[in-house]
Amino acid sequence: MFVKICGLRDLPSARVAVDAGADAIGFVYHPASPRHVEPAQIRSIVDALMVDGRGDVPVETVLVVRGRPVEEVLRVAREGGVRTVQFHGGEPDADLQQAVDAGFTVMRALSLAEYVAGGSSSTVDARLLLDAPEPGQGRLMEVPDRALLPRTPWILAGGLGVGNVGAQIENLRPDGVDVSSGVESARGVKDHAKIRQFVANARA
Ligand SMILES: O=C(O)c1ccccc1N[C@@H]1O[C@H](COP(=O)(O)O)[C@@H](O)[C@H]1O
Repeated sequence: MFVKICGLRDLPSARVAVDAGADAIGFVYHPASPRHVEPAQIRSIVDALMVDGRGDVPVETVLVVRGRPVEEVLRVAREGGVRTVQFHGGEPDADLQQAVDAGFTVMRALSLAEYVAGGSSSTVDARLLLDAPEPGQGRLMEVPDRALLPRTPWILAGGLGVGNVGAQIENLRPDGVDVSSGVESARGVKDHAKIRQFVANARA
Protein backbone atom coordinates (compact mmCIF):
# COMPACT_ATOMS: atom_id res chain seq x y z
CA MET A 1 0.00 0.00 0.00
CA PHE A 2 1.48 3.31 -1.18
CA VAL A 3 1.10 6.01 1.49
CA LYS A 4 1.50 9.73 0.87
CA ILE A 5 1.42 12.35 3.60
CA CYS A 6 0.55 15.71 2.05
CA GLY A 7 0.62 19.37 2.97
CA LEU A 8 3.96 19.36 4.79
CA ARG A 9 5.44 22.74 5.69
CA ASP A 10 8.21 22.01 8.16
CA LEU A 11 11.17 19.67 8.52
CA PRO A 12 10.17 17.96 11.80
CA SER A 13 6.83 16.87 10.32
CA ALA A 14 8.53 15.68 7.13
CA ARG A 15 10.99 13.64 9.20
CA VAL A 16 8.13 12.06 11.15
CA ALA A 17 6.43 11.04 7.87
CA VAL A 18 9.66 9.54 6.51
CA ASP A 19 10.50 7.75 9.77
CA ALA A 20 6.93 6.39 9.97
CA GLY A 21 7.48 4.76 6.58
CA ALA A 22 5.52 6.99 4.21
CA ASP A 23 6.34 6.40 0.54
CA ALA A 24 5.78 10.02 -0.46
CA ILE A 25 5.50 13.46 1.07
CA GLY A 26 3.62 16.32 -0.58
CA PHE A 27 4.14 20.08 -0.66
CA VAL A 28 1.20 22.25 -1.69
CA TYR A 29 1.99 25.19 -3.97
CA HIS A 30 -1.40 26.92 -4.00
CA PRO A 31 -1.47 30.42 -2.49
CA ALA A 32 -5.10 30.06 -1.37
CA SER A 33 -4.28 27.02 0.76
CA PRO A 34 -3.28 27.18 4.45
CA ARG A 35 -0.64 24.60 3.44
CA HIS A 36 0.98 26.75 0.74
CA VAL A 37 4.76 26.62 0.70
CA GLU A 38 7.24 28.61 -1.35
CA PRO A 39 9.90 26.78 -3.38
CA ALA A 40 12.77 27.84 -1.08
CA GLN A 41 10.93 26.33 1.89
CA ILE A 42 10.39 23.09 -0.05
CA ARG A 43 14.06 22.98 -1.05
CA SER A 44 15.26 23.45 2.51
CA ILE A 45 13.16 20.48 3.67
CA VAL A 46 14.14 18.28 0.71
CA ASP A 47 17.83 19.06 1.14
CA ALA A 48 17.69 18.34 4.86
CA LEU A 49 16.14 14.93 4.20
CA MET A 50 18.99 13.86 1.94
CA VAL A 51 20.85 10.90 3.35
CA ASP A 52 24.17 12.17 4.80
CA GLY A 53 23.38 15.59 3.38
CA ARG A 54 23.73 14.49 -0.25
CA GLY A 55 22.34 12.02 -2.74
CA ASP A 56 18.78 10.80 -2.89
CA VAL A 57 15.96 11.67 -0.55
CA PRO A 58 14.60 8.42 0.96
CA VAL A 59 11.03 9.23 -0.03
CA GLU A 60 9.18 10.45 -3.12
CA THR A 61 8.80 14.23 -2.99
CA VAL A 62 5.66 15.63 -4.60
CA LEU A 63 4.70 19.17 -5.59
CA VAL A 64 0.90 19.64 -5.53
CA VAL A 65 -0.45 22.35 -7.85
CA ARG A 66 -3.89 23.50 -8.87
CA GLY A 67 -4.49 25.60 -11.96
CA ARG A 68 -1.09 27.32 -12.20
CA PRO A 69 0.62 28.04 -15.54
CA VAL A 70 2.86 25.10 -16.42
CA GLU A 71 5.95 27.33 -16.74
CA GLU A 72 5.46 28.41 -13.11
CA VAL A 73 4.84 24.80 -12.04
CA LEU A 74 8.08 23.59 -13.62
CA ARG A 75 10.05 26.47 -12.14
CA VAL A 76 8.71 25.75 -8.64
CA ALA A 77 9.30 22.00 -9.05
CA ARG A 78 12.92 22.60 -10.11
CA GLU A 79 13.59 25.18 -7.40
CA GLY A 80 11.96 22.96 -4.78
CA GLY A 81 13.98 19.94 -5.87
CA VAL A 82 10.99 17.59 -6.00
CA ARG A 83 10.73 14.41 -8.04
CA THR A 84 6.98 14.39 -8.85
CA VAL A 85 4.30 16.89 -9.80
CA GLN A 86 0.68 16.26 -8.77
CA PHE A 87 -1.70 18.20 -11.02
CA HIS A 88 -4.86 18.77 -9.02
CA GLY A 89 -6.87 21.24 -11.08
CA GLY A 90 -8.00 19.62 -14.33
CA GLU A 91 -4.89 20.84 -16.12
CA PRO A 92 -4.64 19.88 -19.81
CA ASP A 93 -2.69 16.85 -20.96
CA ALA A 94 -0.16 19.17 -22.60
CA ASP A 95 0.85 20.50 -19.17
CA LEU A 96 1.30 17.03 -17.74
CA GLN A 97 3.28 15.94 -20.79
CA GLN A 98 5.54 18.97 -20.43
CA ALA A 99 6.30 17.91 -16.86
CA VAL A 100 7.05 14.36 -18.01
CA ASP A 101 9.31 15.70 -20.76
CA ALA A 102 11.08 17.85 -18.17
CA GLY A 103 11.96 14.70 -16.22
CA PHE A 104 9.30 14.69 -13.49
CA THR A 105 7.02 11.81 -12.69
CA VAL A 106 3.41 12.94 -12.74
CA MET A 107 0.21 12.33 -10.82
CA ARG A 108 -3.20 13.44 -12.09
CA ALA A 109 -5.85 14.12 -9.45
CA LEU A 110 -9.50 13.87 -10.51
CA SER A 111 -12.85 13.67 -8.81
CA LEU A 112 -14.72 10.43 -9.41
CA ALA A 113 -17.16 12.31 -11.67
CA GLU A 114 -14.28 13.66 -13.78
CA TYR A 115 -12.77 10.20 -13.98
CA VAL A 116 -16.07 8.62 -15.05
CA ALA A 117 -16.61 11.40 -17.60
CA GLY A 118 -13.49 10.32 -19.42
CA GLY A 119 -10.61 11.76 -17.48
CA SER A 120 -8.90 8.40 -17.70
CA SER A 121 -8.55 8.40 -21.46
CA SER A 122 -5.30 10.36 -21.59
CA THR A 123 -2.13 8.90 -23.07
CA VAL A 124 0.13 10.81 -20.67
CA ASP A 125 2.19 8.57 -18.38
CA ALA A 126 0.62 9.70 -15.09
CA ARG A 127 -0.51 7.94 -11.92
CA LEU A 128 -4.18 8.43 -11.11
CA LEU A 129 -5.38 9.89 -7.82
CA LEU A 130 -9.09 10.17 -7.06
CA ASP A 131 -10.24 12.80 -4.58
CA ALA A 132 -13.36 14.60 -3.39
CA PRO A 133 -14.37 17.48 -5.72
CA GLU A 134 -12.87 20.12 -3.37
CA PRO A 135 -9.34 18.99 -2.48
CA GLY A 136 -7.70 19.46 0.88
CA GLN A 137 -10.97 19.97 2.75
CA GLY A 138 -11.09 16.70 4.66
CA ARG A 139 -14.14 15.51 2.75
CA LEU A 140 -14.61 11.89 1.75
CA MET A 141 -15.04 11.02 -1.90
CA GLU A 142 -18.55 9.70 -2.47
CA VAL A 143 -18.66 6.40 -4.34
CA PRO A 144 -22.22 5.60 -5.42
CA ASP A 145 -21.15 2.39 -7.13
CA ARG A 146 -17.83 0.57 -6.69
CA ALA A 147 -18.03 -0.57 -10.33
CA LEU A 148 -17.15 3.03 -11.27
CA LEU A 149 -13.72 2.73 -9.68
CA PRO A 150 -10.62 2.13 -11.82
CA ARG A 151 -9.42 -1.36 -12.62
CA THR A 152 -5.88 -0.05 -13.03
CA PRO A 153 -3.75 1.20 -10.08
CA TRP A 154 -5.09 4.31 -8.35
CA ILE A 155 -4.60 6.33 -5.19
CA LEU A 156 -7.44 7.37 -2.87
CA ALA A 157 -7.52 10.84 -1.29
CA GLY A 158 -10.08 13.00 0.45
CA GLY A 159 -11.27 12.86 4.02
CA LEU A 160 -9.05 10.02 5.10
CA GLY A 161 -7.84 9.85 8.67
CA VAL A 162 -6.57 7.57 11.38
CA GLY A 163 -10.07 6.31 12.16
CA ASN A 164 -11.31 5.48 8.67
CA VAL A 165 -8.31 4.66 6.48
CA GLY A 166 -8.47 0.93 7.20
CA ALA A 167 -12.16 0.67 6.36
CA GLN A 168 -11.79 2.82 3.23
CA ILE A 169 -8.99 0.59 1.96
CA GLU A 170 -11.05 -2.50 2.72
CA ASN A 171 -14.10 -1.09 0.98
CA LEU A 172 -12.65 0.67 -2.08
CA ARG A 173 -9.45 -1.34 -2.65
CA PRO A 174 -7.15 1.48 -3.81
CA ASP A 175 -3.44 0.84 -4.41
CA GLY A 176 -2.46 3.85 -2.36
CA VAL A 177 -3.80 6.48 0.04
CA ASP A 178 -3.10 10.18 0.41
CA VAL A 179 -3.95 12.36 3.39
CA SER A 180 -3.63 15.93 4.54
CA SER A 181 -6.45 17.21 6.78
CA GLY A 182 -6.75 13.91 8.63
CA VAL A 183 -3.25 14.17 10.08
CA GLU A 184 -3.57 17.76 11.33
CA SER A 185 -4.45 19.30 14.68
CA ALA A 186 -5.61 22.50 12.93
CA ARG A 187 -5.74 23.45 9.25
CA GLY A 188 -2.16 23.48 7.98
CA VAL A 189 -0.67 22.21 11.25
CA LYS A 190 0.52 18.61 11.15
CA ASP A 191 -0.01 16.32 14.15
CA HIS A 192 2.95 13.94 14.48
CA ALA A 193 1.12 11.25 16.40
CA LYS A 194 -1.62 11.19 13.75
CA ILE A 195 0.96 10.90 10.95
CA ARG A 196 2.53 7.86 12.62
CA GLN A 197 -0.83 6.25 13.35
CA PHE A 198 -2.14 6.92 9.83
CA VAL A 199 0.81 5.16 8.19
CA ALA A 200 0.51 2.23 10.62
CA ASN A 201 -3.26 1.90 10.06
CA ALA A 202 -2.91 2.11 6.27
CA ARG A 203 -0.44 -0.77 6.38
CA ALA A 204 -2.28 -2.90 8.99
O1 LIG B 1 -4.31 20.56 0.70
C1 LIG B 1 -4.63 21.53 0.00
O2 LIG B 1 -4.87 22.64 0.50
C2 LIG B 1 -4.74 21.37 -1.49
C3 LIG B 1 -4.86 22.51 -2.25
C4 LIG B 1 -4.96 22.43 -3.62
C5 LIG B 1 -4.90 21.19 -4.24
C6 LIG B 1 -4.79 20.03 -3.48
C7 LIG B 1 -4.71 20.10 -2.11
N1 LIG B 1 -4.59 18.98 -1.32
C8 LIG B 1 -4.80 17.64 -1.76
O3 LIG B 1 -6.01 17.13 -1.23
C9 LIG B 1 -5.83 15.77 -0.87
C10 LIG B 1 -5.97 15.58 0.61
O4 LIG B 1 -7.21 15.95 1.02
P1 LIG B 1 -7.64 15.86 2.56
O5 LIG B 1 -7.23 17.13 3.19
O6 LIG B 1 -6.94 14.69 3.18
O7 LIG B 1 -9.12 15.69 2.48
C11 LIG B 1 -4.42 15.39 -1.23
O8 LIG B 1 -4.40 14.79 -2.51
C12 LIG B 1 -3.71 16.71 -1.26
O9 LIG B 1 -2.63 16.66 -2.14
